[in-house]
Amino acid sequence: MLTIHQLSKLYGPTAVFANVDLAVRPGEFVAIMGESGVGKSTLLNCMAGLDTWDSGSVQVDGAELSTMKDDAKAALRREKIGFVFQAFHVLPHLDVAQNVALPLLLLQRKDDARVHTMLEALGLGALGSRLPQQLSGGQLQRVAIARALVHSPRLLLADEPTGNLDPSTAAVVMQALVGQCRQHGTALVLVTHSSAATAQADRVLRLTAQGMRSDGALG
Ligand SMILES: Nc1ncnc2c1ncn2[C@@H]1O[C@H](COP(=O)(O)OP(=O)(O)OP(=O)(O)O)[C@@H](O)[C@H]1O
Repeated sequence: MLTIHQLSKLYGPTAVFANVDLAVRPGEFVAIMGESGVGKSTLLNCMAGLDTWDSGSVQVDGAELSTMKDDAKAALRREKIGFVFQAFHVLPHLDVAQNVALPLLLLQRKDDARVHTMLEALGLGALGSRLPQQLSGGQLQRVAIARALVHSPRLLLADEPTGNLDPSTAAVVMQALVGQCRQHGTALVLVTHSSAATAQADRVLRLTAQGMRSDGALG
């Protein structure tokens, strides 16, 4: 589903990371940990073709990102990738249902029934017409998860999705995130500092300046 080979990224003369190898199978849940500043968010952006790199390759569902033009990468992202960020990034002037519907509209696949199904699946059924400012942090992140998965992407990239949440809300949100990915066969790459968030991962990896290493195989 996602294959990264010998990926290296520099800022000026300084390597952020080097020689990163990673292969994520369809439906697999891989958690990536690592010290602050080691390049986890940068690596996630490379996986989505949102950032550039200096050597190595990134393939998403067989497509090599380094040789693709920007509009082709944007189309691949819209079709095959979902994102969840620490800061939610829910659009403030759209209600909950409209936020969740957005990826389908961008794909010209308007589908109210699908939006309804996702809202119900994430416990947001009664909140569809609320504006984001009327929601709690945990509810906002569940909106972001519903939006990230509404178009059934093959790959979900999540950057510290529980970083702004208290531990019990974080557990509920992680349960929703992992449950939905498992149910839909979506591969999940999760960047996190939280060992609680990695508990259900198939593999936990650690990004270091020298590359990626296993942090203990869990299955
Ligand atoms: N535009 C830039 N120019 C120079 N250095 C940058 C730039 N953007 C990011 N960096 C550096 O790249 C490194 C990787 O940043 P990144 O945010 O990917 O790390 P991270 O592992 O996700 O950190 P954290 O866990 O704190 O979120 C950091 O040391 C950062 O200072």
